[in-house]
Order: sequence, then C-alpha cells, then structure tokens
Amino acid sequence: MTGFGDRYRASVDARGRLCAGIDPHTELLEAWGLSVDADGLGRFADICIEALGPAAAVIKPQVAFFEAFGSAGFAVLERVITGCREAGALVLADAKRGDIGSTMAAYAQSWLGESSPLVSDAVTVSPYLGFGSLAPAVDAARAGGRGVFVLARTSNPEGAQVQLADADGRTVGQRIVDDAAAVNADGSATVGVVVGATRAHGLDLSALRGPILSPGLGAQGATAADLPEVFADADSSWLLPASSRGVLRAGPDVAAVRAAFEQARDEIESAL
Ligand SMILES: O=c1ccn([C@@H]2O[C@H](COP(=O)(O)O)[C@@H](O)[C@H]2O)c(=O)[nH]1
Repeated sequence: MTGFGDRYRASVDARGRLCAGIDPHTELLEAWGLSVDADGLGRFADICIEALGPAAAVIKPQVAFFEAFGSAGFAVLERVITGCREAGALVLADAKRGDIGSTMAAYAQSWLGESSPLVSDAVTVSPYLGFGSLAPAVDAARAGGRGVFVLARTSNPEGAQVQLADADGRTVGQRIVDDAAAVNADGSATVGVVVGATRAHGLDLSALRGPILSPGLGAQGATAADLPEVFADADSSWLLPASSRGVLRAGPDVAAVRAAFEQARDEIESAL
C-alpha cells in the first residue's frame, strides 16, 4: 500500500502547491447567475470539477456548503468527490469532524472507508476531544493510504483563545503538531496539520514530516508573498496553501476559473 505521503508528493510534484477550495457560498452562486438551490449547486459543482479537477493537486470541498442543501447537497458533494478524483486530483473533504472514539470510527468510515459514497483521499478533523480520540480516523487513513488534517492553528482570529493556551509548557497548537509528528515518525505522512497563513503561528513545524494545509490566501487577506516569512521554519515542500473564494470569484467561466487557479498557484510556486 502506498502511504498518503507518497500519493500527496506525487500529486503536488505534478500539479504544484495550491489546494483549490470548492465553497459554494450563496453570494458566489448569485454572482455566477445560478439559483440558490440544489440545481444551482449542481451547476456550480460541475464548473468547478471541469475547471479544477484536471489542474489542482488537492481539491478541498467545504462540506458545510453542500450539507446546507440536505440530501440533494450530499448527492452533489458525492459528484464533486468522484469527479475530481477521476480527473486526477486528491480530494480533501473539509468536514472538520471530531467526537468520542466510537463515533469517530463512524466518521472515519464515512470519509475514509473504501465502500463509502463519500470516500475521499483525506478529511479535516478537530482535536478538541483530545488527539487520542482521532485514533480511528488516523488508523483508517493509514490502512488505506489516506490522510487526516488536524486543526492546529487556524486562520481565524478567535482560534488563539484555545490554540495558544498553555498545555504543560507548550501551546495547545504545538501539542497537536507534536502529536501529529509522533504518528508521522513511521514515514507515512498520514497526519497533516491545518495552520492558517493569515498571521504568525508561533509553532515549531520542523519535525512534522507531513503536509501543512494553510488556508487564508485571497479572501482572508494572506498573500503568496507572506508565505516564506509565516512558514520560515517549516519544510516548504510540505506546505499546501489553500484558496477558495480568491479563485472562485473569477467564475462562472470554466477557463477563467482555471486561469485564476493557475495564476494563484504560480505566484505561490514563485514565492516559495
Ligand atoms: O483555519 C482554517 C481552516 C479551514 N478553513 C477553511 O478554508 C476555506 C477558506 O476559504 P476562503 O474563501 O479561501 O477564505 C473555508 O472552507 C474555511 O472553512 C479556513 O479558512 N481556516
């Protein structure tokens, strides 16, 4: 079984370091001239699949925007996951799941189980119930050559309240990074972390040996030029900046979305 790290490296080496977010905000549906219902969502999704599926190394559908349309929204999400994977992208489901271990096992089956209609290459998880509670997802990911991305130092300002709190001489965020590094000691890079690009994070990422998803580019104000300083201590080959609205605002034309993605990716590759 090829580990997630190998699959991740192959994809990023071929397509570059930008994770394309698919976030069907109501404002974007309207700006694209689409109805704010499951039909509009489906059309939005199809444009994104065509524009981004063959171009991006990693595509991150934001589950919340599909969930908002109930079962019809989940059907569209399944189409996004399948379509993007068939086009050669890795799909990172941004579901931010986290619960007690037994329920976490059900989440792991939903997002990382081979037989699930929602099976993705990786899923975002929240460690608020303790890093150990994520074990079913970590185990499922490792067994299937998939990944989990754990929230460590998020891009929103409110995150500091919890993530910078002291945890036995380290910040909570640093403990999450260190726990992730311990899993990755096997060389599989099964566990990535989420660290926003929007401000100095104060983390030591040097021992992680896994992917660093970094949202915040574009709509949240971070730029490609900020990345070298924000991630000065990290191995930039593992850095995966992410942008959703910053790319999607170029739509609804497929070629325009593709061009916006390629421009953002090229700016990142030049900066890093
Ligand atoms: O710390 C975090 C973790 C996740 N996100 C998610 O990324 C995208 C950002 O969208 P933009 O339009 O590029 O701002 C969105 O899905 C967030 O839920 C994040 O922003 N920060």
